Amino acid sequence: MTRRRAIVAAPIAVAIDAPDIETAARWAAAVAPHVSTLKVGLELYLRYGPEVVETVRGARGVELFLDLKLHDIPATVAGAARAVARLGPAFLTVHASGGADMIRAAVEAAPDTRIAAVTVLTSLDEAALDTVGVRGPASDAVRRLAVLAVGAGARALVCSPHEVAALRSEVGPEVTLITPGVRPAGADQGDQARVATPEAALAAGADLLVIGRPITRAPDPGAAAAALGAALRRAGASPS
Ligand SMILES: O=C(O)c1cc(=O)[nH]c(=O)n1[C@@H]1O[C@H](COP(=O)(O)O)[C@@H](O)[C@H]1O
Repeated sequence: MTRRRAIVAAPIAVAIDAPDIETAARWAAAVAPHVSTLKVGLELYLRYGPEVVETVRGARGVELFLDLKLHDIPATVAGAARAVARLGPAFLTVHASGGADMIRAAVEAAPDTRIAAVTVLTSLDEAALDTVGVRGPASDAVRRLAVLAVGAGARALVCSPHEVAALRSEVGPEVTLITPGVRPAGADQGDQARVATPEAALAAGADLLVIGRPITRAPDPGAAAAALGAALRRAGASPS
């Protein structure tokens, strides 16, 4: 990491959820000078595979977050995690609800990658959770899944900004807490249900904020990423 990046990179993972690889490359190049991390998810990876990882990584100096949300039997998840570990992602997501054996399988198959366990999707509110048989506050389910995941070796957790503070006291300082569901004041919430502003997520103790459309769908994604990074610095983010 160069000295300049050490000063300017904000703790933001930009979700590069682009429809095609050319758009992904453009967004990645525009935002990379301002953020610590770029996230490649299902939309791009299922279409292009490892090629898109290399394209996004062409924006040098950023960490790669591979968001494949693996969820299958332990042997299958181990094989999948091993298959993508050679791409060297800093983070790889699995669904915590796959259970402890599945999470442990991913951790053992990709020892140099932080396995990030997704607790309860930020698009789900309590009414939606109820329809899939999860009763009670979302925060209870998040806490239960977080404890399970960390016990199985996950070194990162994905939750909404609403649950960060409670999880921090539950799992301690070593686990990376990652929050999607981040919306600058006045931004369109879209399909996200459990949301907060970047400043609030940071103040609650998040380590890394996942932000997609508020940056990528802005008229100038580079300027939007720079503005959010500056806002976080004013709010007290330590440079990454
Ligand atoms: O694992 C994730 O990154 C994730 C987990 C979650 O609970 N909610 C969630 O929105 N995400 C991802 O975070 C990104 C959010 O994008 P925006 O809603 O556009 O900011 C998307 O790429 C989602 O796939």
